[in-house]
Amino acid sequence: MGETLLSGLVRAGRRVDHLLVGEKRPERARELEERYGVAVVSNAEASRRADTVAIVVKPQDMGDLLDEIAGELRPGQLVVSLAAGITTAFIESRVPDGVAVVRVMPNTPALVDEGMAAISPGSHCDEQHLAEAEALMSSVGKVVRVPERQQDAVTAISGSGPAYIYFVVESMIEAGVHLGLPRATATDLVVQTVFGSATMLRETGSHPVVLREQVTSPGGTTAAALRELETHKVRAAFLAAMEAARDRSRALAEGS
Ligand SMILES: NC(=O)C1=CN([C@@H]2O[C@H](COP(=O)(O)OP(=O)(O)OC[C@H]3O[C@@H](n4cnc5c(N)ncnc54)[C@H](O)[C@@H]3O)[C@@H](O)[C@H]2O)C=CC1
Ligand SMILES: O=C(O)[C@@H]1CCC=N1
Repeated sequence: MGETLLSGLVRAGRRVDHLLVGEKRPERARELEERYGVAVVSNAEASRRADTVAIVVKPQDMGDLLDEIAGELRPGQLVVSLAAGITTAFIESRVPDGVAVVRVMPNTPALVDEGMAAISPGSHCDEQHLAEAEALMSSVGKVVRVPERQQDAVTAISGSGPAYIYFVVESMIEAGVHLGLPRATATDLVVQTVFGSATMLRETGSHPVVLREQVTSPGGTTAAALRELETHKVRAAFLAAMEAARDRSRALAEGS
């Protein structure tokens, strides 16, 4: 996710000499330096020199990282966390008083500038800090502001969301193969169908139920398929899956 954000910032025209990267694995650091021409420095140096510090490590690594950089941070500086589950209160309790913290939940389509990010301010954030975090994430897609109490649900819906869509795509391709289509043909059909359907949702602004009804002829093929999806409780499965993701996001905050 860190590289996705870095590549988006570069594509959006941010000067590479205005960016600093901290990465603990040397081979990965070299790869990022070669690919983007960006300077990879210690976490301490990056935190000392930057106005905005974006943290993109696993939630379980967050405590150690904050212990490492806390001494370098100063009041007024902005820390933007992209880690699932980690609250602004957790970060604020480990950095000097007055450091502004913004919690972000991004997603991987940011890699093609079609990301969806939700941002929430911590307790020392002013409008300028929030606008800076918004500008950072707008370089790779759409941004909404949400109250922090909604972030675990956001994580379950749009943070993890791309994986559910890929799972559906994978299942439809497999079904196409079972029905006798060549895999390449099935893949083309499914990918374009998902792309076209998403574009219709965005461009018409119509409710998905309305768009679904337009496809569903009385006594036709779609109705036959949808009845099977209901029989197999696919809607209930989606609800249970996203509740599990929301609960996992909450648990990450407790360090598990
Ligand atoms: N992958 C996804 O779809 C999304 C991930 N996120 C969040 O982004 C964060 C990162 O996730 P991924 O990119 O999937 O993980 P990742 O494991 O691919 O990347 C983390 C990177 O941080 C480096 N790292 C770890 N500890 C470090 C330290 N102390 N100093 C410097 N570098 C360090 C690792 O070497 C690695 O390159 C997580 O908190 C996750 O919750 C949020 C939304 C979506
Ligand atoms: O699976 C995860 O924990 C991360 C957060 C959202 C998407 N990937």
